[in-house]
Amino acid sequence: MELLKSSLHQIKPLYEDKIQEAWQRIDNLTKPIGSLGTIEKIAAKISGITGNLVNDFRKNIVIMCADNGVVEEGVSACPKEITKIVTQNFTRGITGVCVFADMVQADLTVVDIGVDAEFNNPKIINKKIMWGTKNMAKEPAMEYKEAVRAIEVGIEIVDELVKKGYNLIGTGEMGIGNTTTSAAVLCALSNLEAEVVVGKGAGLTDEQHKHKIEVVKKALYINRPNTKDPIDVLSKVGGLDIAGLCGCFIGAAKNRVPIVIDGFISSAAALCAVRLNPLIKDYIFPSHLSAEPGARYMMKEIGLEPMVNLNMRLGEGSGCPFAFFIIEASQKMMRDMGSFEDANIVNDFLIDIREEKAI
Ligand SMILES: O=C(O)c1ccc[n+]([C@@H]2O[C@H](COP(=O)([O-])O)[C@@H](O)[C@H]2O)c1
Ligand SMILES: Cc1cc2nc[nH]c2cc1C
Repeated sequence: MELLKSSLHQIKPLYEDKIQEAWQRIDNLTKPIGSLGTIEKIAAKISGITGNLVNDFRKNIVIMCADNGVVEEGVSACPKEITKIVTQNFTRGITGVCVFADMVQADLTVVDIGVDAEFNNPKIINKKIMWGTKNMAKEPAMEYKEAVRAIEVGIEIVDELVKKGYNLIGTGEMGIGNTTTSAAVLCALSNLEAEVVVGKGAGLTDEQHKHKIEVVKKALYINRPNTKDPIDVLSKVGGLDIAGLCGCFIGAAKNRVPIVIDGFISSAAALCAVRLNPLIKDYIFPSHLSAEPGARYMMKEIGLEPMVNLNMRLGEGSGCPFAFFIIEASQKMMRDMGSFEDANIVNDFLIDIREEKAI
């Protein structure tokens, strides 16, 4: 609990003066004011996080892998063994996140935080807390102290990555059943009904989808999570993967490092982190809008907008490389675009436009 407490206390607001300085530079670049839209906002936010107007990023996607006891209720189209198989495949370079991460030179950190299988693979970091959670439709998924430990694993992983020189983090996960736990976490932390936020995950029939809604309702009913305490929510109706990623968001904010959300599950983790300390929101960049129906509500609860909508719903962190590309574009803009002082051809015209706008 000490690491979690001290980390939450160490988180500071963004550097407002650096944000102002960034906007001065952005508005002085050779373009109409605001014309690079979200790229400009990203650049300013990054400056507020790191304190630098221009940043070189070393990128890493943390993939938290864990099993979920609730799968025995028939809430997923996939057998739970897929968790183990895909976790192994992350180390073979063949999954979705592997190939996209390769495009932008991002490294992967694969963490076994609770898979119900043993790995003999040096590329999988063993931080196993339990061999999968318990079935939340019957009892709490885990104990409070196990949720705290899982969060601390995430903090430790990011602390280590920052020590190694990584300064842009992505979040991914693998865990059959984790769209059920994520939906339950969202319901508990909002006023939303299960009907609105439960989706078909990796793929369900309409009939199975209805059953999944009932399972989420039952889990919330029997566990009665304390909606004011995200750790209680995580322990009762969450998962080890979500808790571990929640720790990654805390760790990133503590270390003043930007961190990217992938899909529905990693946004559930981000929501828990933001509820633990609202300052964390300013360190987070959502990548895409997951096709899972609850994703848009998750974004609303966090209070952020995703950069793109690609109708993706793979998880794994597969959306993070696209956000990395856009974030790096914002740094390219800050580094390489000319300022009005440099651009003498259109100078007078653009300055006129800027002055008109100012009036
Ligand atoms: O992140 C998302 O938006 C997302 C949406 C649907 C499914 N997934 C992935 O699919 C798995 C969970 O699906 P399910 O149906 O078993 O809950 C898990 O391994 C996730 O990585 C991920
Ligand atoms: C193949 C497969 C890959 C995945 N990656 C994340 N969730 C997944 C679910 C399946 C079924």
